[in-house]
Amino acid sequence: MTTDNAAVPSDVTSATGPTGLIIPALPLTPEAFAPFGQVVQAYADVNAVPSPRTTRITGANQGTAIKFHKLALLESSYPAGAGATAGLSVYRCNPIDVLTGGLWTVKLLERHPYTNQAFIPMGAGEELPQPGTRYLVIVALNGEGDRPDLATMRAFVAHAGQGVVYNTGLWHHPMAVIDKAMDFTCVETQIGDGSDADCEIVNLDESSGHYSVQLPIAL
Ligand SMILES: NC(=O)N[C@@H](O)C(=O)O
Repeated sequence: MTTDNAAVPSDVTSATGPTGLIIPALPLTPEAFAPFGQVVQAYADVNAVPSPRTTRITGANQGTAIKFHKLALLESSYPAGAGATAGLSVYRCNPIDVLTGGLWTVKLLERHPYTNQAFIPMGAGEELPQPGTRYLVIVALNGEGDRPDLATMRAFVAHAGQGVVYNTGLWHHPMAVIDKAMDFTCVETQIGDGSDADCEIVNLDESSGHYSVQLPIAL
């Protein structure tokens, strides 16, 4: 799945602060996230499903459920013989050190060249009785020199009813959970040998100041 950088709206306001460019963390919506991936969630009003309405919505489970079909498809393009397998993992993500309304510095981005990657919040349970309810989604498209195009960096605040799917090869920051720990199920294809084929990380150059994400005052 490829994305045209031009598809990323350039009208997002940003400011230059002491740490470099400041990017506002905006509410995660399928439309805003479309250049980067998909949002996995249900909708209280089935007519609220994002437009253009391409999601198939049906009753399920003998009428006791509503199914929002295939909000994202699983992708894998590992070379034959790479030994990659698709699976589900769980990440217990500790919160980042930031206050609501505060600035959080983006120092690295990663990508997965051969797979898209889903993170689905798992909610409360005996293992995590009071999980967090918000997490940051920080993304950027690929640019010159096969490195992140930082002009396309965007930040979103997702709530615990939203999962996120990063497009194959999309630059993104590792899960950044706000306030309290959260468990996520991660769906991806991996070899699992720690190679760049699975996950490539770039440390962002701080010569012109790190990019910072501005969290909203109210979450
Ligand atoms: N995305 C994220 O949080 N981490 C994974 O991609 C990983 O490879 O650890």
